[in-house]
Amino acid sequence: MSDIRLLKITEKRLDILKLMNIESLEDLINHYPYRYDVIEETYPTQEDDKIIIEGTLISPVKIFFRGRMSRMSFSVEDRYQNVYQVTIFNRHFLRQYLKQMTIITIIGKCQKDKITASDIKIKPISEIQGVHPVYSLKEGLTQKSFQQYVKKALNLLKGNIESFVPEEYIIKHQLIHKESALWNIHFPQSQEDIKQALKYLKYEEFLKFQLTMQTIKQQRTLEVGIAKRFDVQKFQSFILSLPYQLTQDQQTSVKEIVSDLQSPRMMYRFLQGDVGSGKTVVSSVALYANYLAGYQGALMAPTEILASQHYQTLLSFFKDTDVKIALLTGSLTNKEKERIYEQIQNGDIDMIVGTHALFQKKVEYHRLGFVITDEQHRFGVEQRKALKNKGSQVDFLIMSATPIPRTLAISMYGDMDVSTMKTMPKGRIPVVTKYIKSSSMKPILKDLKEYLASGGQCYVICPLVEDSEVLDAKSASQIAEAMQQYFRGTYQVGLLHGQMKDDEKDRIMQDFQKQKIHILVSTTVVEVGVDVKNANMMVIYNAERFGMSQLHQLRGRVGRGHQQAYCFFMSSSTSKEAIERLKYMEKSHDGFEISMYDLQIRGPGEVLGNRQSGLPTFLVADVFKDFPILNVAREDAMRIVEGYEKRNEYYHLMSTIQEKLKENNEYVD
Ligand SMILES: Nc1ncnc2c1ncn2[C@@H]1O[C@H](COP(=O)(O)OP(=O)(O)OP(=O)(O)O)[C@@H](O)[C@H]1O
Repeated sequence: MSDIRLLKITEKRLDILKLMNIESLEDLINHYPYRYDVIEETYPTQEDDKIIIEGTLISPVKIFFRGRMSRMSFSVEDRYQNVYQVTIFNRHFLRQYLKQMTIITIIGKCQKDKITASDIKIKPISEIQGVHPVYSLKEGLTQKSFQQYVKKALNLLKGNIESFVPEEYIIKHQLIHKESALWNIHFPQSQEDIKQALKYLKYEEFLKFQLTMQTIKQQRTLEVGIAKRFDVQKFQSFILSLPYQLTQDQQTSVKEIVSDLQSPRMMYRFLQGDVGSGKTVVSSVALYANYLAGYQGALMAPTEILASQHYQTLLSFFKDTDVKIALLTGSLTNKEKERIYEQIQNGDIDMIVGTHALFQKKVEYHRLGFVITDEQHRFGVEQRKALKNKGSQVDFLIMSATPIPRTLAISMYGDMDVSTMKTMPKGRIPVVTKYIKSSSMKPILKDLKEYLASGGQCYVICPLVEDSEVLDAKSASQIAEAMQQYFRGTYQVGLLHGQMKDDEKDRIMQDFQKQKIHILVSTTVVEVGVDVKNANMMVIYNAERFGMSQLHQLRGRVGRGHQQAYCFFMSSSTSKEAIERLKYMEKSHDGFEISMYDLQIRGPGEVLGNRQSGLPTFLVADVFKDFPILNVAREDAMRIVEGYEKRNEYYHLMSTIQEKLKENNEYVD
């Protein structure tokens, strides 16, 4: 990294740059413009009233003040002898330059012969036309001074900016070199310059990402796992004993997972399936194969509620087998925990279900061979290390309920193998979804009462736990209280939220399951995985506050059996985008489509969870718009990683990636 002081600018300016995370010359040249203003003669069209013209001032300037605000107006004549009346606000300091017959350039909006200018330059258009970058800057820096710093930095680094992309791929994809790309992005002469610069920079960004993913993947293949052998006939008859036939996608996923278990390579597989596509049964079948091979398996859930639900499911699936299952959660007494620890250590337990309590120091496994977890727990380095200590060659399966198209998943989760489940179990009826423009239950009260009278149960979801002074949104506590009052003597209303004690949450959930509670008012703690077949109505307050994938997840709690289910998205938001999103949700029931829409609006970090999923935020590239480049970069990265040991020219490139990985502690030794 080169010292930023080489710029020879004041400490004050350096401090401002620091606020923008710019601490070296390299940081500076990598701070790209966020847009470009194009200055060239422009006349309004039918669709656009934008105007940029050169004109001669042909009238005196009139100026009006109101306090510190000002309005100037004058007439100009363009080169076709058209006369325009120009108005501009708060530029009175320019008055002294605006003498009659002066040639100026006017930028603004035009209605017939009237221009409201956003800017005027006291220069002929020929002197300023071109493409002008606009940077996001902190107060105290002007666009002009920032550009000068960048120019100085680029000159100081001249000849020392290497292209990360190997020459071979620069030629193959007809890219310009990095140094030219940087000059072009900061000082473009034309739109074409920007295009060429972006082409290089996006490809470089994706190539780095894909090389990192492929390197991690390659490292992993070097780790020898256990080729698990088991009685295939027993395994098949277990599948036949399940209460239903597996869907096509469930069968394919089971095949992929089982073949990973059997191979000597360690499994690191990502199983993504739409809400309700039946991931739990797939994980159970996989756990059974691992059990038959003589190993312990662990299933880690994101919440206690889900852990105990999975536990119940496993108990019922394995009731006619010898599999011994335990539930390990934080709400057990110390004595109970100790007993389970001992059983796990002795090998008396074959499958352990729980929350992250499963991997605490105290838990020692007898022969841990397989761990299944959810996306939120995609293992970071520390957890992986902790786990390796619990079992030396553990296979991993990571499940996600925010599915993305397979091709995109393969590119984004490049360090893992991906299984995808799209098909739904037979007999599913899409949830009738309605967006209700309201902030109260009134418009749907009749439907709700009729539904409850028919014996069904209902979820009511609120964005907050308690009332908030700052946020104008419904709280679960307040709604639960109001509903308790309203339905007193007829229906039981329960309240569930994340701040409750675990055993209390568990009790409420069990009461709901047993139909002792008819209406469950809850925050999003029910979002992931909860499965109560008799609950087929859901009301969501302030629906505009939730992401689309989250709404789809929430809605997925109903309609899990064969009954018609209903979901009401309530919102009084007047935001056009919010309404559009909710209307889209009325029509779409496909988690893949919804996540794509959501990803475009909110980006991968928000939708898939940046921290957990390790997805980078790209500076110039966009995983959706630039997907073809991402794909090409992936193929190139695979080729480079495979062949780099034999090719000297890749050595530098790969050592940069490996060093970066080591720095970030991504290697598990
Ligand atoms: N092949 C199948 N045939 C019929 N019903 C099935 C089948 N597979 C799963 N189910 C049922 O579908 C429901 C959803 O399954 P599961 O809870 O595993 O979904 P999931 O993929 O984990 O969804 P979510 O992400 O919403 O929790 C369950 O009630 C389950 O019993």
